[in-house]
Amino acid sequence: MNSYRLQKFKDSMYLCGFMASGKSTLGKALAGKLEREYRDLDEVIVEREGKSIRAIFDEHGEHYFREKEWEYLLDLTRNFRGVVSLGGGALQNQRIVDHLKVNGLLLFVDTPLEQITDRVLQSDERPILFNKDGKIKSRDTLFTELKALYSGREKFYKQAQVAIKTPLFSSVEEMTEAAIEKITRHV
Ligand SMILES: Nc1ncnc2c1ncn2[C@@H]1O[C@H](COP(=O)(O)OP(=O)(O)O)[C@@H](O)[C@H]1O
Ligand SMILES: O=C(O)C1=C[C@@H](OP(=O)(O)O)[C@@H](O)[C@H](O)C1
Ligand SMILES: [Mg+2]
Repeated sequence: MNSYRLQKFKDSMYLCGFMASGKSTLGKALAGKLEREYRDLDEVIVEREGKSIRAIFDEHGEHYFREKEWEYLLDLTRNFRGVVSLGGGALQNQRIVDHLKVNGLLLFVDTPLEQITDRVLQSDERPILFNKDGKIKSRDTLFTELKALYSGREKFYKQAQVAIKTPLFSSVEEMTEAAIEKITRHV
Protein backbone atom coordinates (compact mmCIF):
# COMPACT_ATOMS: atom_id res chain seq x y z
CA MET A 1 0.00 0.00 0.00
CA ASN A 2 1.33 3.41 -0.92
CA SER A 3 0.77 6.63 0.95
CA TYR A 4 -0.64 7.25 4.39
CA ARG A 5 -3.35 9.47 2.88
CA LEU A 6 -4.36 6.73 0.47
CA GLN A 7 -4.67 4.32 3.40
CA LYS A 8 -6.88 6.85 5.19
CA PHE A 9 -9.08 7.42 2.11
CA LYS A 10 -12.23 5.46 2.86
CA ASP A 11 -14.57 6.82 0.18
CA SER A 12 -15.35 4.79 -2.92
CA MET A 13 -13.53 4.91 -6.23
CA TYR A 14 -15.81 4.70 -9.27
CA LEU A 15 -14.37 3.62 -12.61
CA CYS A 16 -16.18 5.08 -15.61
CA GLY A 17 -15.43 4.92 -19.32
CA PHE A 18 -16.77 3.48 -22.53
CA MET A 19 -17.75 -0.18 -22.84
CA ALA A 20 -14.80 -2.61 -23.06
CA SER A 21 -12.34 0.12 -22.07
CA GLY A 22 -11.06 -2.04 -19.20
CA LYS A 23 -13.06 -0.77 -16.19
CA SER A 24 -13.71 -4.23 -14.76
CA THR A 25 -10.11 -5.34 -15.36
CA LEU A 26 -8.57 -2.26 -13.77
CA GLY A 27 -11.17 -2.06 -10.99
CA LYS A 28 -10.48 -5.60 -9.83
CA ALA A 29 -6.71 -5.08 -9.94
CA LEU A 30 -6.97 -1.75 -8.09
CA ALA A 31 -9.14 -3.21 -5.35
CA GLY A 32 -6.64 -6.05 -4.92
CA LYS A 33 -3.63 -3.74 -4.66
CA LEU A 34 -5.36 -1.26 -2.39
CA GLU A 35 -6.92 -4.01 -0.27
CA ARG A 36 -10.39 -2.58 -0.77
CA GLU A 37 -13.70 -4.34 -1.39
CA TYR A 38 -14.76 -4.60 -5.05
CA ARG A 39 -18.11 -4.44 -6.88
CA ASP A 40 -18.89 -4.51 -10.58
CA LEU A 41 -22.17 -2.68 -11.25
CA ASP A 42 -22.99 -4.94 -14.24
CA GLU A 43 -22.53 -8.00 -12.00
CA VAL A 44 -24.76 -6.47 -9.32
CA ILE A 45 -27.49 -5.90 -11.93
CA VAL A 46 -27.20 -9.46 -13.29
CA GLU A 47 -27.30 -10.92 -9.79
CA ARG A 48 -30.23 -8.86 -8.54
CA GLU A 49 -32.29 -9.21 -11.70
CA GLY A 50 -31.46 -12.90 -12.03
CA LYS A 51 -30.67 -12.64 -15.76
CA SER A 52 -27.92 -11.61 -18.13
CA ILE A 53 -27.59 -8.07 -19.42
CA ARG A 54 -28.59 -9.21 -22.89
CA ALA A 55 -31.68 -10.92 -21.49
CA ILE A 56 -32.62 -7.76 -19.58
CA PHE A 57 -32.30 -5.66 -22.76
CA ASP A 58 -34.22 -8.26 -24.83
CA GLU A 59 -37.05 -8.82 -22.36
CA HIS A 60 -37.49 -5.37 -20.78
CA GLY A 61 -35.70 -2.89 -23.07
CA GLU A 62 -32.83 -0.49 -22.47
CA HIS A 63 -34.94 2.02 -20.52
CA TYR A 64 -35.68 -0.58 -17.84
CA PHE A 65 -31.95 -1.52 -17.70
CA ARG A 66 -30.98 2.14 -17.16
CA GLU A 67 -33.54 2.53 -14.35
CA LYS A 68 -32.14 -0.56 -12.60
CA GLU A 69 -28.56 0.57 -13.24
CA TRP A 70 -29.31 3.88 -11.49
CA GLU A 71 -31.21 2.19 -8.64
CA TYR A 72 -28.39 -0.27 -7.86
CA LEU A 73 -25.68 2.36 -8.27
CA LEU A 74 -27.50 4.62 -5.81
CA ASP A 75 -27.69 1.67 -3.44
CA LEU A 76 -23.91 1.12 -3.77
CA THR A 77 -23.16 4.79 -3.07
CA ARG A 78 -25.21 4.50 0.14
CA ASN A 79 -24.26 1.07 1.40
CA PHE A 80 -20.86 0.16 -0.02
CA ARG A 81 -17.35 1.59 0.31
CA GLY A 82 -14.61 0.32 -1.97
CA VAL A 83 -13.82 0.14 -5.68
CA VAL A 84 -16.75 0.07 -8.13
CA SER A 85 -16.50 -0.60 -11.87
CA LEU A 86 -19.45 1.02 -13.63
CA GLY A 87 -21.01 0.04 -16.95
CA GLY A 88 -20.21 2.24 -19.95
CA GLY A 89 -23.64 3.90 -19.88
CA ALA A 90 -23.92 4.40 -16.13
CA LEU A 91 -23.13 8.13 -16.29
CA GLN A 92 -26.57 8.87 -17.69
CA ASN A 93 -26.74 12.56 -16.80
CA GLN A 94 -24.98 15.37 -14.95
CA ARG A 95 -26.70 14.59 -11.66
CA ILE A 96 -25.17 11.11 -11.55
CA VAL A 97 -21.69 12.47 -12.31
CA ASP A 98 -22.04 15.07 -9.54
CA HIS A 99 -23.38 12.47 -7.12
CA LEU A 100 -20.41 10.12 -7.67
CA LYS A 101 -17.86 12.93 -7.40
CA VAL A 102 -19.36 14.11 -4.13
CA ASN A 103 -19.50 10.57 -2.73
CA GLY A 104 -16.10 9.43 -3.94
CA LEU A 105 -13.39 9.64 -6.56
CA LEU A 106 -14.32 9.24 -10.24
CA LEU A 107 -11.75 7.63 -12.56
CA PHE A 108 -11.96 7.59 -16.36
CA VAL A 109 -10.57 4.52 -18.13
CA ASP A 110 -9.72 5.95 -21.55
CA THR A 111 -9.23 3.51 -24.45
CA PRO A 112 -9.26 4.29 -28.22
CA LEU A 113 -12.42 3.50 -30.15
CA GLU A 114 -10.62 1.14 -32.58
CA GLN A 115 -9.57 -1.07 -29.67
CA ILE A 116 -13.02 -0.79 -28.10
CA THR A 117 -14.60 -1.99 -31.36
CA ASP A 118 -12.28 -5.01 -31.55
CA ARG A 119 -13.05 -5.94 -27.96
CA VAL A 120 -16.83 -5.55 -28.37
CA LEU A 121 -16.61 -7.89 -31.39
CA GLN A 122 -14.74 -10.48 -29.28
CA SER A 123 -17.48 -10.93 -26.67
CA ASP A 124 -21.17 -11.80 -26.99
CA GLU A 125 -22.09 -10.00 -23.75
CA ARG A 126 -22.93 -6.53 -25.00
CA PRO A 127 -26.36 -5.91 -26.60
CA ILE A 128 -24.96 -3.30 -29.01
CA LEU A 129 -23.12 -6.06 -30.92
CA PHE A 130 -26.40 -7.47 -32.25
CA ASN A 131 -28.97 -6.38 -34.82
CA LYS A 132 -32.70 -6.62 -34.07
CA ASP A 133 -32.69 -10.06 -35.71
CA GLY A 134 -29.89 -11.25 -33.39
CA LYS A 135 -27.16 -11.18 -36.04
CA ILE A 136 -23.72 -9.71 -35.33
CA LYS A 137 -23.21 -6.28 -36.87
CA SER A 138 -20.36 -5.60 -39.30
CA ARG A 139 -17.27 -3.90 -37.89
CA ASP A 140 -18.03 -0.73 -39.87
CA THR A 141 -21.60 -0.48 -38.62
CA LEU A 142 -20.51 -1.19 -35.07
CA PHE A 143 -17.69 1.36 -35.22
CA THR A 144 -20.06 4.07 -36.53
CA GLU A 145 -22.63 3.35 -33.82
CA LEU A 146 -20.02 3.25 -31.06
CA LYS A 147 -18.56 6.55 -32.25
CA ALA A 148 -21.98 8.24 -32.11
CA LEU A 149 -22.67 6.82 -28.65
CA TYR A 150 -19.24 7.84 -27.40
CA SER A 151 -19.65 11.41 -28.62
CA GLY A 152 -22.76 11.74 -26.44
CA ARG A 153 -21.05 10.29 -23.38
CA GLU A 154 -17.52 11.66 -23.41
CA LYS A 155 -18.55 14.95 -21.78
CA PHE A 156 -19.44 12.92 -18.68
CA TYR A 157 -16.35 10.69 -18.67
CA LYS A 158 -14.09 13.71 -19.02
CA GLN A 159 -15.29 15.18 -15.74
CA ALA A 160 -13.57 12.40 -13.78
CA GLN A 161 -10.92 13.60 -11.33
CA VAL A 162 -8.44 10.97 -12.59
CA ALA A 163 -7.93 9.74 -16.17
CA ILE A 164 -6.01 6.61 -17.18
CA LYS A 165 -5.01 6.35 -20.84
CA THR A 166 -4.77 2.58 -21.18
CA PRO A 167 -2.55 2.30 -24.33
CA LEU A 168 0.31 3.89 -22.39
CA PHE A 169 0.80 0.68 -20.42
CA SER A 170 2.09 -2.71 -21.46
CA SER A 171 0.40 -4.67 -18.67
CA VAL A 172 -2.52 -4.46 -16.27
CA GLU A 173 -0.02 -4.41 -13.42
CA GLU A 174 1.78 -1.36 -14.83
CA MET A 175 -1.55 0.39 -15.49
CA THR A 176 -2.68 -0.32 -11.92
CA GLU A 177 0.51 1.14 -10.43
CA ALA A 178 0.11 4.28 -12.57
CA ALA A 179 -3.53 4.60 -11.52
CA ILE A 180 -2.54 4.37 -7.85
CA GLU A 181 0.08 7.08 -8.34
CA LYS A 182 -2.52 9.37 -9.92
CA ILE A 183 -5.11 8.58 -7.26
CA THR A 184 -2.59 9.44 -4.54
CA ARG A 185 -2.47 13.02 -5.85
CA HIS A 186 -6.25 13.34 -5.39
CA VAL A 187 -6.80 12.00 -1.89
N1 LIG B 1 -5.05 -3.31 -20.03
C1 LIG B 1 -5.55 -4.32 -20.77
N2 LIG B 1 -4.72 -5.02 -21.57
C2 LIG B 1 -5.21 -6.03 -22.32
N3 LIG B 1 -6.51 -6.40 -22.36
C3 LIG B 1 -7.37 -5.75 -21.58
C4 LIG B 1 -6.94 -4.66 -20.74
N4 LIG B 1 -8.00 -4.18 -20.09
C5 LIG B 1 -9.05 -4.92 -20.49
N5 LIG B 1 -8.69 -5.85 -21.38
C6 LIG B 1 -9.58 -6.85 -22.04
O1 LIG B 1 -10.60 -6.11 -22.72
C7 LIG B 1 -11.87 -6.72 -22.55
C8 LIG B 1 -12.82 -5.73 -21.89
O2 LIG B 1 -12.33 -5.44 -20.59
P1 LIG B 1 -13.28 -5.13 -19.37
O3 LIG B 1 -12.41 -4.95 -18.19
O4 LIG B 1 -14.37 -6.14 -19.28
O5 LIG B 1 -13.90 -3.73 -19.82
P2 LIG B 1 -15.17 -2.95 -19.31
O6 LIG B 1 -15.46 -3.39 -17.94
O7 LIG B 1 -14.77 -1.51 -19.40
O8 LIG B 1 -16.26 -3.29 -20.27
C9 LIG B 1 -11.61 -7.99 -21.74
O9 LIG B 1 -11.48 -9.06 -22.61
C10 LIG B 1 -10.30 -7.71 -21.02
O10 LIG B 1 -9.58 -8.87 -20.76
O1 LIG C 1 -22.09 1.15 -22.56
C1 LIG C 1 -23.16 0.55 -22.39
O2 LIG C 1 -24.25 1.01 -22.77
C2 LIG C 1 -23.14 -0.77 -21.71
C3 LIG C 1 -21.96 -1.22 -21.17
C4 LIG C 1 -21.84 -2.54 -20.52
O3 LIG C 1 -20.84 -2.51 -19.50
P1 LIG C 1 -19.26 -2.42 -19.81
O4 LIG C 1 -18.95 -0.96 -19.95
O5 LIG C 1 -18.62 -3.04 -18.61
O6 LIG C 1 -19.04 -3.18 -21.06
C5 LIG C 1 -23.18 -2.97 -19.95
O7 LIG C 1 -23.54 -2.16 -18.85
C6 LIG C 1 -24.24 -2.91 -21.00
O8 LIG C 1 -23.89 -3.82 -22.02
C7 LIG C 1 -24.41 -1.52 -21.59
MG1 LIG D 1 -17.25 -4.13 -17.11
